[in-house]
Formats: sequence, structure tokens, C-alpha cells
Amino acid sequence: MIIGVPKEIKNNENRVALTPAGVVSFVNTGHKVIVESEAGVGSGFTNEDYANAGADIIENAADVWAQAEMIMKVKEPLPSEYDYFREGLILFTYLHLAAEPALAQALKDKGVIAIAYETVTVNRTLPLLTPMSEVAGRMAAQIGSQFLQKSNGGKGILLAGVPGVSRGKVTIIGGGVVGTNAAKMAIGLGADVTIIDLSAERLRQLDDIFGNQIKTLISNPFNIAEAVAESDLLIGAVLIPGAKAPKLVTEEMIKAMKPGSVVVDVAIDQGGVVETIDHITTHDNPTYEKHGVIHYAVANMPGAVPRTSTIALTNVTVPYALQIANKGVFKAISENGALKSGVNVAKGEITYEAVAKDLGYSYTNVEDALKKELTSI
Ligand SMILES: NC(=O)C1=CN([C@@H]2O[C@H](COP(=O)(O)OP(=O)(O)OC[C@H]3O[C@@H](n4cnc5c(N)ncnc54)[C@H](O)[C@@H]3O)[C@@H](O)[C@H]2O)C=CC1
Ligand SMILES: CC(=O)C(=O)O
Ligand SMILES: [Mg+2]
Repeated sequence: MIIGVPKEIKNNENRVALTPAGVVSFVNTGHKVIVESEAGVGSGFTNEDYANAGADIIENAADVWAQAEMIMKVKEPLPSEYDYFREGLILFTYLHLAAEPALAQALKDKGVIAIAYETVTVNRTLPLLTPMSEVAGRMAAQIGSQFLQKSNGGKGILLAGVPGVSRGKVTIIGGGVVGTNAAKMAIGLGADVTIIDLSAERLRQLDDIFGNQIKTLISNPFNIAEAVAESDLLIGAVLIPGAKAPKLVTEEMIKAMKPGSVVVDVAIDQGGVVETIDHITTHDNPTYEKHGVIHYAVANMPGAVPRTSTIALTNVTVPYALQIANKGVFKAISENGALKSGVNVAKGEITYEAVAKDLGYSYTNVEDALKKELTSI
């Protein structure tokens, strides 16, 4: 199979979908890898590194997309890339379609087989989302603490406090991978940490992990309102896989926060949990202020630490991509339930139920959408 790796074009997105080590894995199993020139530089990998690993370097993105049978990316394609879509092209990347209706339509119209990293599921866990959630969760506490500084527009609070002065309060809504990693860092910074989750079972696990270093609260509007009003830093970390995030934090709750408080809504890639977040921000211009509260809503947070993130991401994506290349996409999907759950669009149908529901499309399961291909394996 010919695997194509274009350079990422999203604002400050310096990750790349394959490292030179990943190239070697494909080349050793008889595949061809084409990499757009300079695609890896932001992550510290030169054209020479890729060429030495056995990849062909291609000067422009259009040729990479045209020649590849499978495109591996990091972020969702942007509108300028939709023209490269074509029938039968395999696209393996983060998609976050519930927040990207125009992209969903383009993938449908062009007959792309689109496999989303974020919905590949193994025993109710999301192995291709996890490493980036670890990165973004850890960053959320770090970034929030920076924006609490007066010079950055915040209320001028040191999360650790000092002897004789209270610690800063951090509330994390959603105690999954992002939430747990944000908590680790916030605890390390010395903050007073509360985690809110819908699952009592999850709260029990968090209590076992962190003991009395955290407080836990069950998720309901009353608890959220009370915790948010007292918070210096609020971190949004909820996920319902594939679906648009629920708006758990209302405008009234944000108004009740003290001026100079900070919200980091990591769940923004699925639309965000905070009602006053009405647009995605970028690493170039990461925050805006509303009701005196600083809002941070960058949808590709790990892009700011690309060396760590590229290696962490490709550690988990390459084994799946190799199955697609070795077996062909249809056999790989039919034999691997995790990959099957990653298929969001195929043959012009939306094949992930939560995405179809949120975007108002009818849902077709993967077996039906690919009936002909799967029965003729
Ligand atoms: N902005 C960025 O750069 C990045 C964003 N993300 C996003 O962060 C979000 C969280 O991801 P993960 O932590 O990996 O998901 P996860 O599935 O590990 O955790 C989600 C948690 O939310 C909880 N939850 C669901 N409904 C809830 C409710 N109503 N109230 C409170 N909690 C609720 C679940 O019980 C679960 O514990 C996702 O949208 C993910 O795509 C992840 C990486 C980077
Ligand atoms: C998960 C995701 O959206 C990211 O890593 O950018
Ligand atoms: Mg994102």
C-alpha cells in the first residue's frame, strides 16, 4: 500500500502522523511511504531522517494526497484539503466530526473511507485518543496556572498559595484521561482540586488513586454551579464518544465566577462543555475574555508540544495503520472490532451513530455500508 503523510496545516500544529521509526515499520513490511517535504520539522524530524528511513519525500501536498492509498494525518482536514478527497481514499486521523459538519458532508460526498482515531474503541477505552488526552490534561493545569497570573490577564493567584495564604481552587469536570492527568498536575502544583464526574464508579476509582488530595462530586447542575462559582481555574474534560459535548457550564455559572478566573475547555474539540465558549481559539491567540473570565479553547493543545505528542501518538496509531496496510482496509475492519468502531464515514454513509445523530444524518452501520466489500473478502 502507498501511505501518504502530508504536513499539518492547522494553526501551530507541529505534530506529524508518522515518525521515521514508523516509516521503517511500513517499509520493512513491503509498503511505500511518501512524506511531504518538511512535514516532520516541527517535531524535530528532517527530510533526511525520513529519506534514511526509506520514505520518498514529495514536494507538495497535492501530490501526496493524489498518490497515496491511505493518508495518515494528525488533525482533521481543513477546507483547503477537501478538494483532495476522492472515492475510496482511506483517511486515518482525528476527525471530531460532531464539531465539523462541513467536513462530514465533504467526506460523504466524495466517498472517502474515514477512520477517526478518537472513536477506535477497545473495551470502552479509546486507545488512539488516550495519549493526546494525557498530554492535553497535563497541559491544562499548566496553562491555566499561567493565565491566572496578573500579567496574563488573570486574577493574580498562585495555585499553591504560600504558608498563611489559601491555595487556588481547581475544578475539573470529567474524570477520565484528561481529567486524571489535569488532576495529577494540579495536585503537583499544590492546588485545592475537585473532580466532578457522572459516574460514581469512576469517582470511586479516582478516590482510590488520589485519596484526600482531591474532592470528588457527582455531576449535576447544583454541584457544578457551586464548584464553578468558587473556582479559580475550571477545566472542561467531559466526553461522550463521537457526540457533541453537553453544555454543563451555563452562562449564569460563568458570570458567578470571580473576575480574572480562568476556564480551559479541553473538550472544545467536541464542541466544549462551557456555554460561553462559542468559538475555537488557536495557539496564536488562545484566549478571550467574557464576563471577566478568561476562556481558553484551543482544539489542538498537544500541537504545542509536538515532539512529545508526535511520538506518543504514533506509538499507538502505527500498529493499527500497519494492519490496514497489510490486510487491506476491508479485511482489517472486518477482523478488528476496534478499527471497525473507528469508521465514521464510508461509501457516502455516516457509520458512527453519535455523529449521525448530532449532525442530523441517518445512521448506517459499517457492515451495511460496506456489505459488498466485506462479503467479498
Ligand atoms: N483540546 C485538545 O487539544 C484535546 C481535547 N481532547 C478532548 O478532551 C475530551 C476528554 O477526553 P478524555 O478524557 O480522553 O475522555 P474520557 O472518556 O477518558 O473521559 C471523559 C469523562 O467524562 C465523564 N462524563 C461524561 N458525561 C459527563 C457529565 N455529564 N458530567 C461529568 N462527567 C461526565 C465520563 O464519565 C468520563 O469519565 C474529549 O473531547 C477529547 O477529544 C483530548 C485531547 C486533546
Ligand atoms: C485529540 C485531539 O484533538 C488532538 O490531539 O488534537
Ligand atoms: Mg483536538
